[in-house]
Amino acid sequence: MLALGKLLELTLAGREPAEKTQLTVDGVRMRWLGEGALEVRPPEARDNGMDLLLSAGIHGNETAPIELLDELLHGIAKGEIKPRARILFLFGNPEAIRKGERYLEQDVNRLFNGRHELSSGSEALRACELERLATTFFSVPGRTRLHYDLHTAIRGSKIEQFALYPFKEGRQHSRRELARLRAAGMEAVLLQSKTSVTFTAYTYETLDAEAFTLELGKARPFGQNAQVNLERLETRLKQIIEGNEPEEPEALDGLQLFSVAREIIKHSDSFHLHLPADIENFSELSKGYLLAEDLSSTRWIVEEEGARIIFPNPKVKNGLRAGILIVPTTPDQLA
Ligand SMILES: O=C(O)CCC(=O)N[C@@H](CCC(=O)O)C(=O)O
Ligand SMILES: [Zn+2]
Repeated sequence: MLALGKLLELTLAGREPAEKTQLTVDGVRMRWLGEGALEVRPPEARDNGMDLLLSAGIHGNETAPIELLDELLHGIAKGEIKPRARILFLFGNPEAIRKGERYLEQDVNRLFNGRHELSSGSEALRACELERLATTFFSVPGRTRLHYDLHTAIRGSKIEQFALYPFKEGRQHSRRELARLRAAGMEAVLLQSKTSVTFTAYTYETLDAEAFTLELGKARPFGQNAQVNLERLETRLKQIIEGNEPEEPEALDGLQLFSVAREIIKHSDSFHLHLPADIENFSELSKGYLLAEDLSSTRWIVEEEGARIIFPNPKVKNGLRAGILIVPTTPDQLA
């Protein structure tokens, strides 16, 4: 296998490759762009106009998605996967991946859409670098832009694999992309209703890509991901890469849709979340339930019918999201 196929090994060792560009037997060009960043370019005659950004390890302890990207890259470097798409592989937070931590000082996934400019430290610099790499990658006009940012969650989930679809004023969510996610094994999609500071919010809002955060099960250390079944996602990603996705009706086929009712923001150290420590994502909360309390008698009481909680985390820094209250929705606003 070509040395550049070992991007993960290079990243874990904090090494720079001797050769920055290599060609596979099929004339696919692999180019190392910096730490944890590699571009794959098919020969011009095979290029189908798709620009695909695949990122993982924005949170360093979320290893199953990193292993999946590593496997895809090996397949390309060995000539077993024959890309027709141009691809950018990114490992988001190399230092945190090496340490097996979600982040070191700051959550990189709260520093996009310019937030890094208001901050300092290695993670702010990394967010800036990731924005630059994504901007350059998605700068060619007339091509299809697709970004999947792969994650695993801190806790177990009643719905194991799901996507979060960013929001931009005046832009409609795409039914075709939802059908593609369903085919990739996603069981639910959360349709966001306000702008955000995550990596996919940046590529969706600023770079005009279709972009999704994919949650793929529970976070575990490297080599302990046997319970995370990524077969359907892997198959679909290979098809997108090779440009041979089956033509499918745009059926959503049981895909559950949710919208955000409210984001729970932790304002102070007095924030208290009234949920069991082992509560699973998508757990239902009944109307009237006192979900959280904070400074100045702030109380978060569930008012919505059918409300569920995802990503509850009272340990986030003050000012950040400590959970999302979601409600079921219907697909009537899709493009
Ligand atoms: O399990 C958790 O509490 C967090 C899992 C995670 O990292 N989720 C992403 C979602 C990003 C988005 O809102 O699109 C995150 O919190 O960064
Ligand atoms: Zn994550």
